[in-house]
Amino acid sequence: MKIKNICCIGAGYVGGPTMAVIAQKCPEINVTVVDINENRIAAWNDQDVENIPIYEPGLSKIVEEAKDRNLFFSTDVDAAIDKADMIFISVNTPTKTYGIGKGMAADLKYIELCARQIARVSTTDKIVVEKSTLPVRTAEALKNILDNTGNGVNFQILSNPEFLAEGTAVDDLLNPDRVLIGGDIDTDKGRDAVQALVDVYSHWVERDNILTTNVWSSELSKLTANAFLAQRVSSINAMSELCEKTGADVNEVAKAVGMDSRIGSKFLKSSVGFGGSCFQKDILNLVYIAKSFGLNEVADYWEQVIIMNDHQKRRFASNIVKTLFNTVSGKKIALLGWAFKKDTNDTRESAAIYVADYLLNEQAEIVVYDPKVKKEQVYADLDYLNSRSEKENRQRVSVVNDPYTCTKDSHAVAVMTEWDEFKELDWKKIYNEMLKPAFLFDGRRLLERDTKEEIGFEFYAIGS
Ligand SMILES: NC(=O)C1=CN([C@@H]2O[C@H](COP(=O)(O)OP(=O)(O)OC[C@H]3O[C@@H](n4cnc5c(N)ncnc54)[C@H](O)[C@@H]3O)[C@@H](O)[C@H]2O)C=CC1
Ligand SMILES: O=C(O)[C@H]1O[C@H](OP(=O)(O)OP(=O)(O)OC[C@H]2O[C@@H](n3ccc(=O)[nH]c3=O)[C@H](O)[C@@H]2O)[C@H](O)[C@@H](O)[C@@H]1O
Repeated sequence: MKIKNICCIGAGYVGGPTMAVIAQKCPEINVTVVDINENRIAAWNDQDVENIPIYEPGLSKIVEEAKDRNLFFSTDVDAAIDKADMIFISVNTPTKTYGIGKGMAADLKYIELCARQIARVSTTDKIVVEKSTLPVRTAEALKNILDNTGNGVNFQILSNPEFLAEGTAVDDLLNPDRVLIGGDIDTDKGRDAVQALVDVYSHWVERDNILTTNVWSSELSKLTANAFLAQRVSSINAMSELCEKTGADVNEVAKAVGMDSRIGSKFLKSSVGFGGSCFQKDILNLVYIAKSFGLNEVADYWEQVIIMNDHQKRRFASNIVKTLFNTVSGKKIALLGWAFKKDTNDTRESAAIYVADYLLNEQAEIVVYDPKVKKEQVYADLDYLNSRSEKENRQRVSVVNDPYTCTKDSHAVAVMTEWDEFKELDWKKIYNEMLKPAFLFDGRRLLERDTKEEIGFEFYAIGS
């Protein structure tokens, strides 16, 4: 079957970029991205394409090309569902904050609401695609809801997890290592549905890079990929602590082990800890699933990746306190970067939030500069932790628009995000305007030690 109309529920970091690329590459398919968040949809529809709600290099150009041609953003979810032959569900699946599985399991309430809405509205057959990251066997629950509350139409369910990373979303979508499609390959209708989605991606992805599997393998592969990736970061971060004690340098160790082709060089960059909306959530979900099958050793193995990551964030913050003569009370600490990685305005689970919180608990004054993160977001992130009153967060944390205002008169500067522009700053000027001794903590291994020490900084970098 040929797909003519696609609907995507969820206009977030995945739904927005993914659908923009599908629309750009498949001009004959109408793509409508819907969301209940009116502000988000309004921002996608802003006349000035630079105001789209997600910052991703290259994205605004693609949106500009496809928008109002065959790419549409709307809050009319029912209408888009009704019209579509294929519906992607790309809503958030955060960690549960209540009830059974609190703090571990994925909260599937948004997914279930989508399924019920699709069932209620649909009057023609639909292919429903799980784009969100979901626990293995979620498709079974979706099918159950769709078949039992629907209008007798046929629903085929596919799993098509997304592997894009923020900051490189457009490139990842245009040149994916692989596209994974799980479907009911034992039935004709299931195979047809898989083929329909293969045909969409075949517009720009080599057929050999489009992998088809059964639904459960596809669902579990996504959790596995994120767990493996995060595990590499925790592994190198574990070594970074040992490097600091032994005189080894974690960059040299990473290079040496990464040149072994069985290990590979990517994703071995030591840091203040991984952030982002997914690694922690997906691993906790994996741990929960393993525990629910009684696989305690499997659960403990993966949980250690999170324990190590929490340790790394805490260790970085406590090292700042220790180095500043065991107290940061009343001292001004400048944080360069708040996003969880460079080239994104996303701050979810960013290490900077936890480091700031730790330092605030030690009564530090925090000043933040990030080229893409808005002031309100910084406060919202801190407020969410509930460590102190909202008023106090605003009294003790300031967010500024300029790196030199951020670092001026500070006791210490900490690089939290690896934004390229931080490498190019006038570090001599920063040094001159700081209190002495001028402490510089590099949580990203972004800066060169020699030049900074020459200027006069007391320089500390993760893993050396
Ligand atoms: N952020 C990322 O880089 C990646 C995320 N994922 C997965 O993709 C899924 C979505 O993630 P993000 O796009 O980051 O989330 P997001 O929070 O940016 O976007 C989700 C959107 O869904 C909307 N939504 C929720 N319920 C809705 C409903 N019933 N009807 C209409 N809209 C609804 C929300 O308003 C929100 O705008 C998650 O499962 C995540 O694990 C997968 C790969 C990469
Ligand atoms: O499911 C998801 O949400 C996505 O999660 C990650 O993508 P993302 O979180 O956007 O970004 P990453 O590049 O993976 O970085 C995650 C965190 O790890 C950190 N990191 C990454 C790599 C590294 O070597 N060292 C390191 O500290 C980053 O700074 C960042 O805080 C995966 O890379 C994507 O494949 C996946 O689709």
